[in-house]
Amino acid sequence: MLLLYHKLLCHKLFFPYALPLAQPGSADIHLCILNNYDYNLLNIIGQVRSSESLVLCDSPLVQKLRARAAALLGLAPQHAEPPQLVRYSPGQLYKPHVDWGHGTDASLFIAGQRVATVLAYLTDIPKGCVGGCTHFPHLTREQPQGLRIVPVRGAACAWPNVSMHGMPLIETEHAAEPLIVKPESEQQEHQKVALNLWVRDRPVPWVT
Ligand SMILES: O=C(O)CCC(=O)C(=O)O
Ligand SMILES: [Fe+2]
Repeated sequence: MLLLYHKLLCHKLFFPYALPLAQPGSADIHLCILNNYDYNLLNIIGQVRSSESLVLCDSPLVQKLRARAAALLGLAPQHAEPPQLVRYSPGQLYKPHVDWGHGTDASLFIAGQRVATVLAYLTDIPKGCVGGCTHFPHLTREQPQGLRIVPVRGAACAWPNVSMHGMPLIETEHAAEPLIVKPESEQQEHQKVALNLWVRDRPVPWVT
């Protein structure tokens, strides 16, 4: 499996557009919602994730993001789902999971599998925090604890979720480790924000 991590990937492709979504201070995401975006706030506390997420409504910005994610795979913009912002406050996490859809997922019949994930980091790990990495426990070739990607503002990683033959890849299982504030931290705001762009096998007909 090829996991692509590039500091400039996001910089060149996404960052100039996505940056306003992660302005520090004043409840940035909610500001976006109020100003421009409809939202879908999920917070399945104590289950798989405790982070907040929201799917961005269609807009010229969203169209650019989708087009650029799909273009990474040589596909038309409609193959990218509407982007999903994820936000973690201290203690929040996303337990190990895969991004590909299971057999019961009705969206598979509509747009096919999520063939690839592009995950763009819109913040660094906040000052005064540890944790918050994206952890791939099965990518263990050299490191027994798997592979950890440290979020860097402006960086992105991308990986396939299925094989060339469309078979789900279990080794893509990954988690967002909890963001932990160091006791000595004097910082007030601690947030990790990232943007998921999932690219589908077929065009995505739904809009948000
Ligand atoms: O925030 C991360 O590091 C990973 C997010 C993720 O895996 C997801 O939202 O599906
Ligand atoms: Fe994920």
